[in-house]
Amino acid sequence: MAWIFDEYSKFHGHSPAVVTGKPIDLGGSLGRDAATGRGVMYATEALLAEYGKSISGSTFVIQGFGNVGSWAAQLIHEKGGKVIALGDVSGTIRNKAGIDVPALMKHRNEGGQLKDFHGAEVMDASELLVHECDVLLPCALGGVLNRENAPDVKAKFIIEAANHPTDPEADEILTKKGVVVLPDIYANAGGVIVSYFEWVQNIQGFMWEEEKVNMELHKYMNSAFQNIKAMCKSQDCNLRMGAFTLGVNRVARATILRGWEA
Ligand SMILES: NC(=O)C1=CN([C@@H]2O[C@H](COP(=O)(O)OP(=O)(O)OC[C@H]3O[C@@H](n4cnc5c(N)ncnc54)[C@H](OP(=O)(O)O)[C@@H]3O)[C@@H](O)[C@H]2O)C=CC1
Ligand SMILES: O=C(O)CCC(=O)C(=O)O
Repeated sequence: MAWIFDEYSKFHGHSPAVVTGKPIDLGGSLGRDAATGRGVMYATEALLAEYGKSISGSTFVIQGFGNVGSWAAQLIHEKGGKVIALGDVSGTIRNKAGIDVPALMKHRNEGGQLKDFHGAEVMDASELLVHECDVLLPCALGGVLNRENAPDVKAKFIIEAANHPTDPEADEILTKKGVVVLPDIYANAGGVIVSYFEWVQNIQGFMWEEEKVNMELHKYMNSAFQNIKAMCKSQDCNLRMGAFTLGVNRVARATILRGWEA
């Protein structure tokens, strides 16, 4: 991103707003690194509150411990959530009493692999997505929930932190089972929201403090959830359909307002 910004600026003058995801020293936004995981945490909080539950006291299973998964795990742990199983390519681990996420981060940052972490036992990777838990967070790949494993999912809530982790067949199976799926289009939007904040800061020529970035992100995630919820209520549909309907309606409304007829 730094190179793209630099090349573009050579031809058009200093243009930091031309691309987002830049290093902080070149006009990137504070809070962008954690933004997707933080947005996932805010989305989870909003969804659970709807069901009279909270992160604290709930159990979580997380697939993927990269940017999204590791930030989501840390922030959920900070909020009192119990991460009971977690996996990446190097291994899959579990601890019924809750994994000490800061200790696991330290282990990983020192070059250790998940399977060698002393605070948990190694488990079979194929059991991760169907492990007993309140909330399942796929934070790795698309298509991991499919017709093969969806019937065995035990989570009550799935937060789609990765892009399209649930394929359409699995979506149908999970809905029939009563599993609540929070769609990726909303759940993992924290990254693109803070990229938007980066653009806003660049065109303002003013850098926000991280606290402001996080506070604005919280506001956006909460109000988006309320809007999706209202759409689901008025259309009697699930969260994925509610989120899509909201998005498509906004584009349609803007198109008509600009003078284009449907
Ligand atoms: N980063 C962002 O801002 C955003 C990301 N997303 C989506 O979130 C998902 C994750 O992105 P991000 O965290 O940035 O990516 P990273 O590359 O940082 O992390 C991916 C993680 O998934 C793990 N992984 C890969 N394959 C498997 C597998 N077969 N089983 C278990 N774990 C696996 C990787 O393990 P290992 O480290 O061992 O390779 C790694 O821990 C993607 O779908 C991405 O599109 C969506 C919105 C924004
Ligand atoms: O950084 C961004 O602007 C968006 C990132 C994102 O949505 C993704 O990686 O899927």
